[in-house]
Amino acid sequence: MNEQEKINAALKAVSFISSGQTIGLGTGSTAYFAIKEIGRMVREGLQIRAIPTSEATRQLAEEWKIPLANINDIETIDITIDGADEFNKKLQLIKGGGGALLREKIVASITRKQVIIADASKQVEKLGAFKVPVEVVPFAAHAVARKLNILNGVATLRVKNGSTYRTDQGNYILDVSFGLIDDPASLAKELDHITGVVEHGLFIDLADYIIVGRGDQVEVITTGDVTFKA
Ligand SMILES: O=C(CO)[C@H](O)[C@H](O)COP(=O)(O)O
Repeated sequence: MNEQEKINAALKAVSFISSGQTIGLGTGSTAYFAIKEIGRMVREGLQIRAIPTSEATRQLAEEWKIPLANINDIETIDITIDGADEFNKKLQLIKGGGGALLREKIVASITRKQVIIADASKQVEKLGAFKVPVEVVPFAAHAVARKLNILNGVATLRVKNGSTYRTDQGNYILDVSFGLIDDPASLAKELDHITGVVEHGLFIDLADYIIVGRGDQVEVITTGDVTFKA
């Protein structure tokens, strides 16, 4: 994990932003650097409105005096800049290490240009060394864990500071080891169909760009046919 790589990726991503846009603000230590830079640009006159993907990011954006909008008042987001816990060459991601996967996926789903920023350590050949975060309704936690077991997933209830971790929506997170995942898209579909799962951290067909800090370089990975989503 390299802080300078995160900063370089964040600064490159922020260069995509221009006045008049609606911007999704990601969550985590890499997104932090983008938010800080956006705050600086706002102070210098950039006119945007932003949608935070977590309460932590909302707080940060408020500290930097970045104007915020209510997601229920907008149709689409122009650009979202967010981090990832793992990504592969197909731009498939595991997210949710910071617990914000639900809002992050909602924001990504209405974003025209989803830009993921990461240091080089996040790139993997196959996803799955990082456990897949699965947000569950507390009532369903045990039932979902059993269903995940049938899919060869070993679920651990996330605990923070000695207590069961609660997301911004008051849900629990199961961190699930599936081993290395051969087909993330199929697994994502299976997870989509488990009753009691609110959302999961496999992000498939959502990222348009991944900007990777590699040493003092930045590399931009795309699917090759990046178009603006409607
Ligand atoms: O998905 C996330 C939060 O839910 C983050 O984007 C992910 O955990 C990466 O965080 P960091 O940039 O701190 O490594």
